[in-house]
Amino acid sequence: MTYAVKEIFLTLQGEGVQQGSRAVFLRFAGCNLWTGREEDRHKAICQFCDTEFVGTDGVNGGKFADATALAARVADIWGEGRGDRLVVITGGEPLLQLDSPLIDALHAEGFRIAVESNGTIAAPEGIDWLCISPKYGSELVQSSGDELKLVWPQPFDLDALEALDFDHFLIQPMDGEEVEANTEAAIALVMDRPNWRLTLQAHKLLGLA
Ligand SMILES: C[S@@+](CC[C@H](N)C(=O)[O-])C[C@H]1O[C@@H](n2cnc3c(N)ncnc32)[C@H](O)[C@@H]1O
Ligand SMILES: Nc1nc2[nH]cc(C(=O)O)c2c(=O)[nH]1
Ligand code: SF4
Ligand SMILES: [Mg+2]
Repeated sequence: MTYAVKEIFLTLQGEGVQQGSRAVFLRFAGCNLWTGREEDRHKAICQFCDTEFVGTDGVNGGKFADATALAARVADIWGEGRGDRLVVITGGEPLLQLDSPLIDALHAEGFRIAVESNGTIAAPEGIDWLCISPKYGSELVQSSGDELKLVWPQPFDLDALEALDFDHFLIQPMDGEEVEANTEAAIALVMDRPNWRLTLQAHKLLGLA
């Protein structure tokens, strides 16, 4: 199949348990919870998105004709001889496009595959690290994975989320005008509920992509 890619870039994973790891970010275009147009934000299911994911005009973006070509481009951006390869597939919503041919092609290039998803679409087999970030008002279809990363505040029942099949439960303050208050609230939450850990968006603090 053809893949619509917004951008591909090399940086450090800024979020979650793998924060600080060198990674190629593969950002797919398009999402099922928001059109990505500012004029639609107020009526979107997910209204706090911090990302541009419309179109294929970003750095290394474009339409890729097949999985082999896309995986080769990701490998190129990682570079030769630099140890364990990690790709973080995000978006937009990456599970609208990630399929087993692309998983196989990235594995064939020697990558561990991490995915950032909103959990509304069942994940295909073969993902090495699955991060699910539920969005209130959407249906959580993928209720297992490696880390559940909850953007805070959202009116979720935390006991119900904690009962799901994840190895790590993370709280990430919602960026935007209220980020300071949201960070305070996230700290208070973790002080109250030690099963959860705070994760900050380190790339924003560091000025990385
Ligand atoms: C842009 S999303 C793309 C992946 C997928 N659509 C999702 O929502 O998980 C990447 C990550 O950023 C988080 N995120 C989006 N907007 C945010 C914001 N304003 N503050 C903090 N995290 C945010 C999402 O919850 C998700 O964990
Ligand atoms: N450095 C960096 N780390 C990230 N972790 C998750 C991101 C995302 O947008 O999915 C992201 C991102 O955009 N940049
Ligand atoms: S689900 Fe993810 S990509 Fe889609 S609008 Fe929300 S945060 Fe952005
Ligand atoms: Mg981001």
